[in-house]
Formats: sequence, structure tokens, C-alpha cells
Amino acid sequence: MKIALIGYGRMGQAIEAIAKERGHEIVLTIDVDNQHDLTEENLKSADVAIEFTIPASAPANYKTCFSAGVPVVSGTTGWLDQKAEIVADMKKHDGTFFYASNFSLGVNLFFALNKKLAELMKNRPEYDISMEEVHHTKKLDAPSGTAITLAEDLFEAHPAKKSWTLDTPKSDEEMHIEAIREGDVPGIHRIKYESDIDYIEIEHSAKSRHGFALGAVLAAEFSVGKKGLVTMNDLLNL
Ligand SMILES: NC(=O)C1=CN([C@@H]2O[C@H](COP(=O)(O)OP(=O)(O)OC[C@H]3O[C@@H](n4cnc5c(N)ncnc54)[C@H](O)[C@@H]3O)[C@@H](O)[C@H]2O)C=CC1
Ligand SMILES: O=C(O)C1=N[C@H](C(=O)O)C[C@H](O)C1
Repeated sequence: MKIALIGYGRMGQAIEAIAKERGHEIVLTIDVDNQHDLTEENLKSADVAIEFTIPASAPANYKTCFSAGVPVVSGTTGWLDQKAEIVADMKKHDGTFFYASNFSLGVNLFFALNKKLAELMKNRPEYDISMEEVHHTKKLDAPSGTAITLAEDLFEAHPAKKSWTLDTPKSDEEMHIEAIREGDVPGIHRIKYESDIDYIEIEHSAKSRHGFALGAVLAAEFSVGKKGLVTMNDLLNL
């Protein structure tokens, strides 16, 4: 598979190493210094683009790939307020878009566990619910994309909670998410249920970025030949 790598930071470099180990070829590498080389012409040689950049750059990068007819796999977080526009653009070009707030298998199993626990707790108003996420100090967005996915899944299964806030909740319908930035932490997510008599917590802690990067390469392999929106549930058969 010929890959265009858009974003050559921590994730781009981890993805390059795994893609090469799996026998793929990187035919184009774009980072902030050569971003103008991301053109339809230069994308012609790629079977798929893998995009891990920054919230401000990702939407324009997706549109260039859709115009070029190249499937896009992206894990960039913090741009979802523009999702409707991006999906419309993908459809206009009959494109392929595989987006995941977290590409690790373990986190996707954790998503299922979160839904199950929220379902069990939906008639237990004695438990207050909160979340905590911990990431490295270079992270630009808060809360993490993964925390937002966890929160949205929780609200669906547990309708007493309806929205999240990074501040002190103003009502019982709001759930607090604490976003902690320290060191080079690859990513920790905790969901906490607390009553007057006990405390239940589930946690996922990434030991490195390997799981995210491997998931992104597997997603790229899966995306070639597909059309429309593709998700981790499709890849993992969840
Ligand atoms: N979905 C997932 O599984 C994961 C998602 N992420 C997300 O991926 C994104 C990237 O994370 P990292 O690699 O850790 O960040 P990073 O800061 O190490 O790398 C981002 C790179 O994008 C480059 N960049 C900025 N504007 C660009 C443009 N217009 N074109 C091309 N490159 C550009 C920067 O120069 C930088 O090298 C973040 O949004 C992060 O939240 C990170 C890990 C896992
Ligand atoms: O920025 C990161 O590093 C990460 N970002 C993703 C997110 O926002 O959820 C995934 C992972 O937690 C690492």
C-alpha cells in the first residue's frame, strides 16, 4: 500500500515505523514546513492518506484528499465542530473517511465497557459520575477526543447526564471532565461513579503511542476500496 503521511509529529513518526514494518511505502510526507506540497497532483501516487496534524489544519487537509479521490484515515482531535461540513464534502466527492478519536484496540474495548457500566448505572441516582483524562503537556485540545466519545456514549446509555463541562457542573445534568496535562503521558482515561458509601472506577492507560499508531495503519489497510464513513466498529466488528 502506498501511503501519504500528513503530519510528521509524534504520531506521524510512529505510524511511519509501523507502516514500513508491515511492508507499506510512504510516498508523500507532509508537515507544517512543506504543507503547500499537499496537492491533488502529489496525492495521485497514494492509495490512502493518514492524517495526524492539529485541529486548525485537519479539515482543509481532508478536503484536499477528498478532491484528489484518496481515502483519508485521521485521528486528529479538536475539529469536530466542523464534522457536518466535512462529511458533506466527503459525500460530494464520493470519498472515504475513517475517523476515530482513538485507534487503539484497548480503548475501543473500553468504549464498550463504558457503555455497559452506564447502562447498569442508569437507575442508580445515588452515584455521581465524573471523568478524568491525563495527557502530555504538548496536547492542544481539552478535553481529549477520547473523553468526548466516552461522554457522548455515556449520555446515550444514562440519560440523566446530558452534557460535559471542564468547569464546576451547574446542575446534576452536567458531568465534570477534568483534563490534566503532565509530562509525556500518552493517554489515561478514567470514569468514576461515587456514592456516599462506595466508589467505582474504570481506567484505560496507554503505555505508549504504539497502539494508536498500529490501529491507524490497520484502519488504512481496511479503508482501501471502501466508500463513505468508516469507523473502528467496522474494523473491529464491534
Ligand atoms: N485518534 C487517535 O488514536 C490519536 C489521536 N491523536 C491526535 O492526533 C493529533 C496529532 O498528535 P501528535 O502526533 O501527538 O501531535 P504532534 O504535535 O506531535 O504532531 C502534529 C504535527 O502536525 C504538523 N502540522 C501542523 N499543521 C500541519 C499542516 N497544515 N499540514 C501538515 N502537518 C501539519 C505539526 O508540525 C506536527 O509535526 C492530535 O490532534 C492528537 O490529539 C494522537 C494520538 C492518538
Ligand atoms: O493528543 C494525544 O496524545 C491523544 N489524543 C487523542 C485524544 O484526544 O483522545 C487520543 C489519545 O488519547 C492521545
